[in-house]
Amino acid sequence: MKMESTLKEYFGFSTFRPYQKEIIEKILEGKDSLVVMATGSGKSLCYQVPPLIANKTAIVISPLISLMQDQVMALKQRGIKAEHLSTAQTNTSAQKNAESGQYDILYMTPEKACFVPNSFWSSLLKTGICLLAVDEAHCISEWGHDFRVEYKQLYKLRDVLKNVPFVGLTATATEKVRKDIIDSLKMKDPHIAVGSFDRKNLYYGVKSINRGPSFVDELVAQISKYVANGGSTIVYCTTVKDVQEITKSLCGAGLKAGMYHGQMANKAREESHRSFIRDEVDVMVATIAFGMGIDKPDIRHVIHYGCPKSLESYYQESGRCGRDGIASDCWLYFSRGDFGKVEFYCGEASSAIQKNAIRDSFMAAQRYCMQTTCRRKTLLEYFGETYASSKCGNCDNCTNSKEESDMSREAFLLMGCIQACGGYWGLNLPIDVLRGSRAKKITENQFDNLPFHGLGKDFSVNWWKTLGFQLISFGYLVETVKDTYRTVSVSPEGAKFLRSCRPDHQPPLLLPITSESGNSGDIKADSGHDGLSQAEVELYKMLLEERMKLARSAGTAPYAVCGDLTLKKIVATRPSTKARLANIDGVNQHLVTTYGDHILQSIQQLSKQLDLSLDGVAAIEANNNCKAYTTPRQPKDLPPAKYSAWKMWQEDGLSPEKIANFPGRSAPIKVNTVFGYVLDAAREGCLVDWDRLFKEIGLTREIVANIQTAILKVGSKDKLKPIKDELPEEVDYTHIKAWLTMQDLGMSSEAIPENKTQELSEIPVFEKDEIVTIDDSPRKRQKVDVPEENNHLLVEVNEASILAWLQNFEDGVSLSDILKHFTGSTEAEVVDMLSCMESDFLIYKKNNLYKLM
Ligand SMILES: Nc1ncnc2c1ncn2[C@@H]1O[C@H](COP(=O)(O)OP(=O)(O)OP(=O)(O)O)[C@@H](O)[C@H]1O
Repeated sequence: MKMESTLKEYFGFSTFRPYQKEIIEKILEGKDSLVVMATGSGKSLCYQVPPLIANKTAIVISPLISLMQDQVMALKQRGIKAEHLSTAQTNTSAQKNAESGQYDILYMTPEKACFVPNSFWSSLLKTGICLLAVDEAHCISEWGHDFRVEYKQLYKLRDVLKNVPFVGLTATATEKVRKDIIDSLKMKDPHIAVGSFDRKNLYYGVKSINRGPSFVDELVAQISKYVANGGSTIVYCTTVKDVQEITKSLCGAGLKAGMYHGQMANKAREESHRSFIRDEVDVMVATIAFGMGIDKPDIRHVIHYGCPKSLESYYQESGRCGRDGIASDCWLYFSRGDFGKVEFYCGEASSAIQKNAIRDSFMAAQRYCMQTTCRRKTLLEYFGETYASSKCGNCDNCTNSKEESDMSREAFLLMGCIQACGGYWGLNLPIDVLRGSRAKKITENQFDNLPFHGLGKDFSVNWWKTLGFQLISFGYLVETVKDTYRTVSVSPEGAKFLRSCRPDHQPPLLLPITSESGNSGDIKADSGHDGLSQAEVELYKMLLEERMKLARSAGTAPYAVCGDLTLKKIVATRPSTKARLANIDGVNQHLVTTYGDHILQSIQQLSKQLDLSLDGVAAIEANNNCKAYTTPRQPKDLPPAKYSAWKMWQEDGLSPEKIANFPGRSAPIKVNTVFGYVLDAAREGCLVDWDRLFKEIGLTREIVANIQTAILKVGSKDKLKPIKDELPEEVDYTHIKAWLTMQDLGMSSEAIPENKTQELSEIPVFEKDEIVTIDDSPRKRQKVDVPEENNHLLVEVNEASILAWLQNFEDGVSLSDILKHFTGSTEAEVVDMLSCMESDFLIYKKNNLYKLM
């Protein structure tokens, strides 16, 4: 639980990616680990989360200063205390601060880590080091493709940092290299995690070209389109001359392009790198010197102009694309002349064996250029991974087929929807209806009540448009242009097809498969803004501008403020409150507190301009954790604070603790107050998930029976205190209020699920006096008549139950007393929960007693 909440708080993500959680757990257990996972798979998170949980510093060894600087910049934008120590560090107190444990994450070059005095380590060890990570760990091995002699010295740290777990991380490591890393770092029985090398979001394409001005013009035109869609592009050239020429052509066409190659002075290269990272240039034209130090997640296109020298380097360079998981593409343009360079590359070899190795690698790259079968399969199998299918559906050879496919169901949906909408709109509106939009135009015309509404969510807007154009060209739909308006309606041919369809059966309708309509791949190449309507794309572009402004004023990179995928999810959902913003996958707490107001204001203003409703249906499918929202009106008599708490609880699914401590509040409120608000909202007619409420407040039929008895005794339910005084202290005001609300709404206690044996642990216990005795506790206990079977019920620990229980003990409670009470949970679970609550500032510990904040 702590791991997930840390992930959300600092990184904004709701779930871990494969391997991440298990690696983090092993590190927290103190185990050495070797992590071999593809570029962009999320290795960094494995060493960034433990320090936030363990409250100790993580040391990260990284080969390049620019890489460290970029990572520190991005971490600071997440509210994480990070710094780097290297020759480039201008902050003279950084080392002193580091030594006293002031950073969560401290980056160091290998040289710095090896030559810093032992006193530095011993001071830092006193405050706590939770791990030492060696990033790009393949640099340790002479068998690796990027051996660095300084990495070989890192073993020396093992003696200094005896009980600190060492973690090696790399994206490329053969068996031999892995063994080298383990031996070299003197790892003890390490946990080894090897992930797949498949970069599913990358589209691979290859084109044979004739070098010359006409190709360069074509390339410039292509890149102009990319730039118009947002995101960055890298063009890798094989020579410095090509770099200069392509850059000149791009700049000549008015594009913002920078260049990077080995013949440039260091300062000019650094400046070039910086402006690319900060989106001051959209395109970087470079030789492979522009390499390992690129940590930019939103590179949408990597183009190779010329055949690369090996398949290994092609995988690495193209792998810089789409690290944020958004569909991105890698194009390789080669000319036959490139193949003659083999002897040139072999000239770098110092032995015949090396010469052969270089020749083999180059031949593999050549074969990749020429092949007509699945490129992904070739790439993965080259690195020893089995790819079961013969077609990935996301490379040019898999998508450029001229086969036909039966599109009867999809054609039925689109044509049926066009007809149901009246046949006097363009293609966009019926497509939005199919995709479940609740835009104003749709709800005003009540198209959201059509049976087609939401049935086409599985395909992107572009996908449906391509099908629409095909149906127009095959005569099933007709397009009419009047003045500047285009409308699309069903033709007599289309109507005939529709008449022969039933909702559960349509006659076959074969259409040629295009790269868009091919439905074998989840992520389509070149899809740009998959899943967003035209107006949403506009909004996205406007928000990109806003993000740029925010980044400029904060002196950071736009991607560090908020990633592209997160921004797309924000655009698709258009949240109106901070709670809804916070609930979007990828939005972290720092973003909400620092930029939340600005973002919400921009969304509100720009959406109005574009006629987009707020709190709409999230239509982004990639990593989709967004929820579809309904937006009932706020009841007249319900104050905004109560309405917003209800919305967070009922619609956004936030926990009561999160709502109580929501960063947007001037001061936290009590968890029970949150429940009170939800109950007030229920009285005003707002929908409430009662089952969830019963569970969270621990309301059982037995408690209700007790409350009913107490009400009878008091003779009135106007005042809660006399009722409460008649009840055991485990029954709190929230229980009473909930039952009274239920009664007023005409609900009976039967609405509460019956206690079943397996659910007993969820039911708060009514203990007899003699069962719980808190040393020297002044509290007065009342004797209650409890049905016999309840005496053996186990109390399970959760935030709400601890909070409610601790309210009884002003002077605090010891751990052993807490364990005595929460008999339904293990000691580890209780301790874990207490430490989570301590770090969430809900409780604190003094003189070994836990108390409420
Ligand atoms: N659990 C997660 N959910 C969603 N996105 C994630 C998650 N973990 C990481 N990411 C995102 O994936 C992208 C790549 O992550 P990261 O930089 O850690 O990759 P990496 O494996 O270290 O790549 P490289 O080998 O290039 O350094 C980042 O944009 C990161 O925010």
